Amino acid sequence: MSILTLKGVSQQFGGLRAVDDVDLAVEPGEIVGLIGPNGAGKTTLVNLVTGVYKPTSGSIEFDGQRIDGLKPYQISRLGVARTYQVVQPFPEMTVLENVMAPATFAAGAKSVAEARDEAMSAIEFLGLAPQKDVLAAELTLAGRKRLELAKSLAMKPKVLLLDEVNAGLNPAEIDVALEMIRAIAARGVTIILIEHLMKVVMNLCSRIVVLHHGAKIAEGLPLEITRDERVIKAYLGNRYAEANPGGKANG
Ligand SMILES: Nc1ncnc2c1ncn2[C@@H]1O[C@H](COP(=O)(O)OP(=O)(O)OP(=O)(O)O)[C@@H](O)[C@H]1O
Repeated sequence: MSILTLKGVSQQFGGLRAVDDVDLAVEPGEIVGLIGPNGAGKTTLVNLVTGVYKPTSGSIEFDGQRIDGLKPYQISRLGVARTYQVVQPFPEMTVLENVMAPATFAAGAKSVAEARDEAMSAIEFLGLAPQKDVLAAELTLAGRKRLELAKSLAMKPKVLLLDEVNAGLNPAEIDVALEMIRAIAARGVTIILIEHLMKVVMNLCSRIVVLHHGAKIAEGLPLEITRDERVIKAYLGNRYAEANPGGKANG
């Protein structure tokens, strides 16, 4: 059974259909890439799954339960976590304190000691232990992105939506982030990855879904997607196809 199922999901903002009749089924343990041009509706889709918006139409099921219409805190307690495109730690709190907050509110730790243990386990898993007492404001961008991952892991998610966790990182930092995402998936967490860097998408994802003007225009294996004429036209462009002959249109 799919862990996450969207059926005919649309989101209208005034005259704009930001998400347009999207069907999507995500299987447990998958890493699914969600790609598309700026404004395609990727973040809005994440906001729909996490309860920031109630879809204008359609249904969303998580783990066999209808979740559209639930509040974000209810959805996160069920096991859906996310990271934000613009990371937003509490700057005057330490790394540990920042991670203890979601361990308490989303994962439902019953005591400060339990929240601390949960938070430390996420911090250690992501290699942030040496910085646990550092103020979030003092972290580099790569450190803040890692903190964002630790916060989402402390929620003990079954499904994790990663919104551009690699944006702004240098190539070495991206390689580290890739390994972390792989390690999170290896723990059995299902991942939906919004990402503009095709290197990351091609490396990590078993399946890719492409949005354009809110609608799903393609879905398939990474290599199939890079060969898809509609995807090349809407997003990848001929430059990508030419630089990656394996993914070139018409072979
Ligand atoms: N709360 C909102 N009210 C009105 N319009 C919105 C709102 N949120 C998003 N939009 C619009 O919906 C469309 C989809 O935006 P969205 O942020 O989901 O795209 P995206 O694919 O995540 O883009 P990017 O890659 O730039 O992050 C855009 O035209 C955006 O301006």
